[in-house]
Amino acid sequence: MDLFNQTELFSTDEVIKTTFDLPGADVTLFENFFSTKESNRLYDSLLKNTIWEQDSMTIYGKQVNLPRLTAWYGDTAKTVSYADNNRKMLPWNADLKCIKERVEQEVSIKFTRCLLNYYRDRKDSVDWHQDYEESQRENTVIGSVTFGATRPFQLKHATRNDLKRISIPLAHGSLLLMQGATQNNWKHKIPKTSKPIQPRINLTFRWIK
Ligand SMILES: O=C(O)CCC(=O)C(=O)O
Ligand SMILES: [Fe+2]
Repeated sequence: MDLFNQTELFSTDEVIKTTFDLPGADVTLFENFFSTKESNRLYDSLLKNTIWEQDSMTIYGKQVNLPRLTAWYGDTAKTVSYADNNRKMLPWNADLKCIKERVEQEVSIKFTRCLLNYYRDRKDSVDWHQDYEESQRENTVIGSVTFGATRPFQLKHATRNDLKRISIPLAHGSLLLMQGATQNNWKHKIPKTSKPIQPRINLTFRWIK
């Protein structure tokens, strides 16, 4: 796919690491964590080989489709409850294993599952939320990898409105690590965009027994 090649003219494949100074959060961005060449290959392969599902949720008594497609992969065939759906996790494939191992070189844990999100167009999004169940949020690690279009990843504090929101552009081949108490204290979202945008795939690697 050539969609994301245009940026190659302007960017190098040098990894750029940025740490964000947010109270009660530990958030680090690695731009170009995967090279443009690797990212193009992985985007194509994940798009084609992932078993994408359309999940739904109940809003005011009505069943509505989530504004994105999703897939769960992991160590075991455990059932995951997500929105109003129960899904059996699928076994890791070669691409996912390779991405997972690369991310694990930056953290002290081995991930046990991964949620993939496919944002097909500008109308696909994910609303404000915190990852993990409330009882599991202490000292968590989320490794978030993006392939495809750049979308802004917005963060706001869960209880303090004196703190500014921030927006981190997550580009093709980037890795965002959220650690420590980030999920306890901060919510995040990917908004819809007003302008047409190319598709985007995001993978969030998680650790749950
Ligand atoms: O697409 C993203 O960057 C974030 C996805 C997300 O927050 C989630 O799946 O929990
Ligand atoms: Fe999330």
